[in-house]
Amino acid sequence: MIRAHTVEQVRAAEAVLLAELPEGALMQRAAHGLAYAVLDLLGGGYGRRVLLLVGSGDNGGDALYAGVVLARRGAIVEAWLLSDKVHEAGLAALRAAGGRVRRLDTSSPGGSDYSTSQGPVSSPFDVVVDGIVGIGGRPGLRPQAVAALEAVRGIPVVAVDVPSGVDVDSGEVSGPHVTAEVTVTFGTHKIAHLVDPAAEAGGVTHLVDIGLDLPAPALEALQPADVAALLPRPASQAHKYTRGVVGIRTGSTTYPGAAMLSVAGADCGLAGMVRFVGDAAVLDRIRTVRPEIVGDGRVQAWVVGSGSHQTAEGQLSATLDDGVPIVVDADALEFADMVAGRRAVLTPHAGELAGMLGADRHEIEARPLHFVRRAAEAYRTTVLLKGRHTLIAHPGRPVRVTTTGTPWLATAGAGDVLGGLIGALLAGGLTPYDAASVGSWLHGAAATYASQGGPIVAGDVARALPAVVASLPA
Ligand SMILES: NC(=O)C1=CN([C@@H]2O[C@H](COP(=O)(O)OP(=O)(O)OC[C@H]3O[C@@H](n4cnc5c(N)ncnc54)[C@H](OP(=O)(O)O)[C@@H]3O)[C@@H](O)[C@H]2O)[C@@H](O)CC1
Ligand SMILES: [K+]
Repeated sequence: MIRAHTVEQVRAAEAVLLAELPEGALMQRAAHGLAYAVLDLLGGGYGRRVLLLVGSGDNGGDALYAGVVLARRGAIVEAWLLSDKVHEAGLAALRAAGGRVRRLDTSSPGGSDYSTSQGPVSSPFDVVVDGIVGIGGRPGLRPQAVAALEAVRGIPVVAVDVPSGVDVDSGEVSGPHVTAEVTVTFGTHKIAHLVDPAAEAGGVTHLVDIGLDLPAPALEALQPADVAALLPRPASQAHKYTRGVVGIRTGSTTYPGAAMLSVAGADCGLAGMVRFVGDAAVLDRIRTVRPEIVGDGRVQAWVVGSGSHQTAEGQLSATLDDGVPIVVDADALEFADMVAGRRAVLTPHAGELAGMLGADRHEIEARPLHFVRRAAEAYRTTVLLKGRHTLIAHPGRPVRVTTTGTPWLATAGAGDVLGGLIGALLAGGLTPYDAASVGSWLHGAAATYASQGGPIVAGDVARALPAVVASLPA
């Protein structure tokens, strides 16, 4: 499991360790981890040109001490100080190691300092280390930092702890910020490493263990071993009914494809049987390609909504009496009030969640963590907000983030497959929270598996599911 903690949790854990360790030891751990990540990116140190952007706090201190390690490895290190305040011991150590230092004119509003008072930026650097601001920063960047970044635009950036300028605890961005190839973080992931839009700004996250002892996380991301441990697997004496039956009430004569794709997601082999309840002509079409699909009867989970069009409300209310968990998707989300407080998974994209909460789509995209939590509290059930990093919230539990997937997954019908798959996992006995997060993980992994870097359609994702399940650790 990848876990992410809030700044407050990190500060508390750091305080314990700082009291136990000699002064500066924790920063040395961080700086060495950072330096090795930079060496890794550059393929070595000797002769490489490294620029450190150094802010006023310990984030800048990390960058300066990493510069010391890099200079000792033969790198040509230059530090641009963006504030009058600086980590003095780190600065002295960098100077002693042969690093060059430019103290920028911080009284200027920025912009032209680099070609006037400081001289032009003559030689390009191989890498920029962003030590502008870390977990102590406020969102946004000051003009000096903006100007410095502008002067080195195009050079790969390694961010120290977080890409400077993002809101660490929410993953929101509300002004200029760093966009990094790699972010080297310490002790634990922060929320901004997993939640968009900040997560996208940080590139690949590299975690350096500095020995923090941390409480329950605010956020978590399942890894293959977690998915394998949660996956419902058939017992040796299993039969189709003990494995669970999933019922699909999706599609319509207008949208038979939605029904076929929901069924394809459900019919991945993770439930014992799949029922389709809907138009007889649609069922006939499904059976021409999936003869194992049966009609109405008892189920352990329902999937409702995609392509249901005007029938969505009726389809949803028809499932309620069974008292089994329900996946509520697409057209049925408008009637999600009906499942408030019940075992359910609501699966909106940003536009649908905007409709449910009376918010604006762009607001949801800018603050996905905030809104998915709000929806889970409002509906008192599991809410899965689709996105590049899908979020799954359930009251009282850490929000789960899905980091599998590929941009090729943005294709028609992929959501129908996901709904069916989550239904199968619910029928197999998972809680709505686990079914949503395991389903979302498998869906993303199947897309990547099917895509191999190229385009895919929704049916490819469904077809890849058994292979992805088979590839999980036993
Ligand atoms: N604690 C530990 O044990 C360890 C900590 N570690 C490291 O320390 C980092 C946290 O260090 P920190 O607490 O000094 O805060 P940090 O983020 O460097 O700077 C905050 C200062 O910046 C300023 N500022 C604020 N907003 C700004 C903005 N938007 N743009 C520009 N400047 C802004 C503001 O100062 P001001 O200029 O306003 O006086 C504020 O005081 C952490 O991320 C990790 O890298 C590691 O070494 C591991 C051990
Ligand atoms: K930073």
